[in-house]
Amino acid sequence: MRFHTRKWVKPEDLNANGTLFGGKLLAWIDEEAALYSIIQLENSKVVTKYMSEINFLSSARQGDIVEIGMEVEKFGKSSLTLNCEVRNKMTRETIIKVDNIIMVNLGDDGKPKPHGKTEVEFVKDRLNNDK
Ligand SMILES: CCCCCCCCCCCCCCCC(=O)SCCNC(=O)CCNC(=O)[C@H](O)C(C)(C)COP(=O)(O)OP(=O)(O)OC[C@H]1O[C@@H](n2cnc3c(N)ncnc32)[C@H](O)[C@@H]1OP(=O)(O)O
Repeated sequence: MRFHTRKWVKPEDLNANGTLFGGKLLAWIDEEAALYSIIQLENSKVVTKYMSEINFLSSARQGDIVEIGMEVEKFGKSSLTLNCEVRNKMTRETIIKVDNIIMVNLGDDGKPKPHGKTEVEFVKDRLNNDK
């Protein structure tokens, strides 16, 4: 799994308990999943269809740095299934794991559209192929 994104836990990210608000973390995960999918599928029209069970294993406090990892579980026809893990860089603990985030590639009509992708692509390889 690749951990592309780091977030710094700020006062506005906390719940009344003084720890990272779960809804904030889910928003970060959703955005990361969308950006990952947009880049992989080369289409900016991608939506979140489904997220599996969510299990908060540990938390983070103000000033902690968390990192968000994504990996592809499966390329479908119009869908992309991702797995996500978020870790606390300070405590080295896993905060949350989400297996099966289903993202769907859409056409201009807003309906599922086949993306034609079957494997993870890296930007550097795309650039080399363009030469
Ligand atoms: C490069 C420059 C970029 C610039 C730009 C940047 C913009 C960067 C901004 C970030 C952007 C943020 C974006 C955040 C992401 C949202 O927050 S998106 C908002 C929340 N999501 C929604 O509103 C989606 C609402 N749902 C829908 O519109 C419809 O359900 C959908 C998604 C079009 C799907 O319609 P449907 O009739 O269910 O479609 P259906 O053909 O049955 O299924 C499609 C695929 O999903 C699968 N599927 C459907 N349901 C399930 C399920 N429950 N479980 C598993 N798989 C399922 C199907 O198996 C199928 O897969 P394939 O076999 O084709 O691979």
